[in-house]
Amino acid sequence: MSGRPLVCLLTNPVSGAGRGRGASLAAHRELGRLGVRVFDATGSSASRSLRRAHVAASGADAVLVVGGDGMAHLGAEVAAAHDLPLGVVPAGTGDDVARGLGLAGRDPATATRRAVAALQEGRSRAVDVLAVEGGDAVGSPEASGSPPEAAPRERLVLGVVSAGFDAAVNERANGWSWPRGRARYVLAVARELPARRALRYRLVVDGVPEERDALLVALANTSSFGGGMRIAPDADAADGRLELVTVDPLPAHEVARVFPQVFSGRHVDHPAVTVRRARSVELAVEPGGGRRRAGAAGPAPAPVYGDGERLGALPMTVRVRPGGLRVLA
Ligand SMILES: Nc1ncnc2c1ncn2[C@@H]1O[C@H](COP(=O)(O)OP(=O)(O)OP(=O)(O)O)[C@@H](O)[C@H]1O
Repeated sequence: MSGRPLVCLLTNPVSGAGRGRGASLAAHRELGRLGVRVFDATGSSASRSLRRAHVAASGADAVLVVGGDGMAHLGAEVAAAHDLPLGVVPAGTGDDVARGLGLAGRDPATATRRAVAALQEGRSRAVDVLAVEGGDAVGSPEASGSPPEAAPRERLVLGVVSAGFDAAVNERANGWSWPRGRARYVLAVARELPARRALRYRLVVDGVPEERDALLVALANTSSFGGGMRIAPDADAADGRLELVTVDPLPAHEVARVFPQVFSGRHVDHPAVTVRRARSVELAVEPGGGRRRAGAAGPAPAPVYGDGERLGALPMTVRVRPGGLRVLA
């Protein structure tokens, strides 16, 4: 690339329990030092940032995000919509997406420098993305950045889509302002454990229907979520397939015993855990299979999370889009 590149920058001051603010300053400094032109699209919320980013990206050469999985998620949507490469400066709590893409472990200045060098040298790596469609998968207007009537029918996930136990843990953890960081997730796991409940899922895996009771269903493009929980240890974001992980119903004491093994990925050896590869998965919960709300007539919707963000509720369809995004690496 000749001349000074123009980067659409999205930062998140609240990511990484506040680490994002310092990382954003470092990225800004480094971009200035390298003579990169910057359109900082950061707004006061994710949805405002997203709206501004769509405007900024139309004339940009790349999208660069500073933050955690939520920011990588936001950046992927903008980059894919404008056919731009995505750079990630990891500054989140978990940074599972960055780790899965081989971008973690760099300080913000180094990560920024690497992304700019890749852009200037025309180096980008194609990675798969999960296109999530259906149900109210459009997510909340806050999350999608669009008013409800204009909300996109599809979300792009770089990391893991999950329903069941992990989604319930996320719901619980997101309702708390304390503790911060990874401790919040771990505490939410402990709290959710006794309440865990298997749901009856209807799946269509690469066109083949099946029904199963499961504690958790995860569709993984990269290997981990929740800050290093290697739910699908062999997931590869460049193989054109997702890893479908299901966990059969288990008693609480057995979940508590197996759960720590997810950090090493050894949980996949447990007979209740099944891992297989697929290109598309339709996922729905059996009517009446969702949690019952106190005082409500019908079951509560079964929430679904992707890249640690609430995507909506089942049913939804997840398709691998091979090489659907270019990352600056
Ligand atoms: N400009 C902003 N102002 C306030 N909140 C934002 C902004 N941009 C994004 N957010 C929200 O902040 C939340 C956390 O973002 P992010 O995922 O980057 O950090 P994290 O949760 O600390 O990291 P990780 O997801 O890797 O654990 C997300 O839900 C995102 O929607």
